[in-house]
Amino acid sequence: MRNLGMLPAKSLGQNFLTDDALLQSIAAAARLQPGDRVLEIGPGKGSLTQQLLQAGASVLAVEKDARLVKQLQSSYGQRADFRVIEEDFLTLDLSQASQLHPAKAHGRLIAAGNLPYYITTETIKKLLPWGHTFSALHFVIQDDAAKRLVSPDASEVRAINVEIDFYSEPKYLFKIDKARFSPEPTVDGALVHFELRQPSEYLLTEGRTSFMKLVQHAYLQRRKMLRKSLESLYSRAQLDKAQERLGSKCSLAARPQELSMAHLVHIFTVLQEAKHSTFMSDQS
Ligand SMILES: C[S@@+](CC[C@H](N)C(=O)[O-])C[C@H]1O[C@@H](n2cnc3c(N)ncnc32)[C@H](O)[C@@H]1O
Repeated sequence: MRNLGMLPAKSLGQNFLTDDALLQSIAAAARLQPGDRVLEIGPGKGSLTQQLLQAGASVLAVEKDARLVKQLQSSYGQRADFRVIEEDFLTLDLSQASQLHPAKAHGRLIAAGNLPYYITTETIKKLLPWGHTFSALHFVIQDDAAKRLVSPDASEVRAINVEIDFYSEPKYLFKIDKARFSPEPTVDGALVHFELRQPSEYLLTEGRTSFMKLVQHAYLQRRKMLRKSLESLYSRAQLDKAQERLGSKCSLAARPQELSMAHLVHIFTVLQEAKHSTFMSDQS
């Protein structure tokens, strides 16, 4: 940006990567095949974009900073395999991602980018349920966030970790020293990869929004018994009914971190049945 007489915008998380060898390894780790499509979030000056294009992918880039959009247009705007739109990724309608993409080919669609740190969690949460459209997420994020999201210590597990494991197989690929960014941020970065599950692989075919709500409630009060945390979502009668049906392994007396994903899903299913049957008996 300095070469254009512009200062990086701190508020937009503008810490750029300039080392071609590093950018090449980031692109290579995505294992792109010619014909694959990338939705790049926060392309900045286009340094990662260049490597993605070189790997044979076509790129739809979403950039919030109008100054950078202009720069990207003049660098890559002539290419048939590149398109940039000026937009906040958080408000982008993902159902349009395929239509807006310069390539209508049928390769994999991957979301990638050196993410501005302030939208990391929201970006990942937004994309996780899109396994029907996206194959994988491939992001540079802050190193501490990468560890918390991909391999948290038992005491650090939060609702977002359950959501990540439900929708994807996460991997921490490698650390990126903060000195490799310009301007240098206060913390190191890391490359993470989330291979998204196809909807046919989900442990629940319906009710996923309600399941995630249950998980949120359970982890908001992670030291409390599940039964206590779920009192605002289910009536006492529904909780009693569900407890009767659950085996001792899946008791509502457990704390969320004591339960596997399969147990949580089982508890949710039994609770939904209890909700439905108390609703039906109220109607009759
Ligand atoms: C960490 S920089 C990465 C730039 C470039 N990819 C690189 O590696 O050098 C983050 C980029 O995201 C852009 N950005 C910030 N917030 C955004 C948002 N909500 N939606 C889209 N782009 C955003 C910034 O303007 C910046 O270009």
